[in-house]
Amino acid sequence: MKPYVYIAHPIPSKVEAYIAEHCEYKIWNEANEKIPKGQLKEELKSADGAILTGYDVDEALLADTEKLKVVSTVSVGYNRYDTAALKKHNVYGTHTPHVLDETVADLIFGLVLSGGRRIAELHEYVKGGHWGEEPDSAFYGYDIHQRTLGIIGMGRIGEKIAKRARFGFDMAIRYYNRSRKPEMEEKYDAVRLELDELLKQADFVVLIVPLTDDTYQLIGQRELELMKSSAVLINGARGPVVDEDAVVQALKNETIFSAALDVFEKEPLPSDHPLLSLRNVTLTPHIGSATRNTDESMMMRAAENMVQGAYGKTPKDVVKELR
Ligand SMILES: NC(=O)C1=CN([C@@H]2O[C@H](COP(=O)(O)OP(=O)(O)OC[C@H]3O[C@@H](n4cnc5c(N)ncnc54)[C@H](OP(=O)(O)O)[C@@H]3O)[C@@H](O)[C@H]2O)C=CC1
Ligand SMILES: O=CC(=O)O
Repeated sequence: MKPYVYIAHPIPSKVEAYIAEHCEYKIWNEANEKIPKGQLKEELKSADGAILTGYDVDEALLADTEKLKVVSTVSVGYNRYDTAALKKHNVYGTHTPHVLDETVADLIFGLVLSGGRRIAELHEYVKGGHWGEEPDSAFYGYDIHQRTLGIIGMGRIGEKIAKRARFGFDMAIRYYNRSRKPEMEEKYDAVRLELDELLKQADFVVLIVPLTDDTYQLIGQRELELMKSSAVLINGARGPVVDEDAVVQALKNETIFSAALDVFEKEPLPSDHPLLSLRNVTLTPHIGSATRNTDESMMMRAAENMVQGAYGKTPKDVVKELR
């Protein structure tokens, strides 16, 4: 008999065909509405596996899921997993590393460019019909090439950002990471620094660490004040890795030159959020990995992990706390 799995959001037809080959299944097909948590809990009671992107997978959800062996998220970040609860219920938690690295690095580099050269701000200016109202010098930003990039989180994606910066833009690479990465030092001339020193030296500071207890509000008012007044802060990690109020204040006071943010404390960003009224910020809707090319690869990887787990095998991408 095939195992039964539940998928809590729409998936591409190719991925559905793969799941259908191996499992009995049900899909929540509402793209603009999430399944209510109570209903999701009910659905999981009979499931052997599930794909649950964007849900808190915690004790409340996992209680009474006797059959459940695996949950997959279509993301590499898994800060919404309560790994202790997963362990307690003997459920594998999986994610989608590797397949999105280059795609996320592309977007982050777009944010670097926009933050330095004010692309988003100037786009608004031109579209608003204001071109010509001020001298060109009012729009000058900062060069990207041959300047210093500080990467906080030199992991899979951090490396791809370093590659673009070093070989595409001839930048000097500084990094702050829990462990030393001799390979990155060798390949990209990267220099490991303590956080405060990196913040003082970098022209562009990119955050691409996981959200954990240790990285929660890693960048707050004190850290922003260490940065150069010409520096750009790019957050591609998770919103709570920065103190958002402190970032708003630093942008208002021009403590830093600009910020470019893909992730936020509350997503979608509330319509009255102060970031929305600031000039010197580029905002994207948590879309680092989401392209027409990569979305399907991530979905397929999540489905493969789920199918492996539902059949009682160890899935390929179990998160490291549960290996
Ligand atoms: N905006 C978006 O759409 C996307 C955002 N992301 C975010 O990016 C994150 C990173 O992804 P990925 O590169 O694949 O992850 P990796 O695990 O490969 O890299 C994370 C790096 O962060 C380091 N790190 C972890 N904790 C700390 C800490 N407390 N202090 C210093 N360094 C630390 C790790 O160090 P060590 O090697 O020593 O463990 C590791 O090198 C994801 O968790 C996710 O939150 C990812 C994809 C898309
Ligand atoms: O934010 C996206 C991810 O893959 O993590």
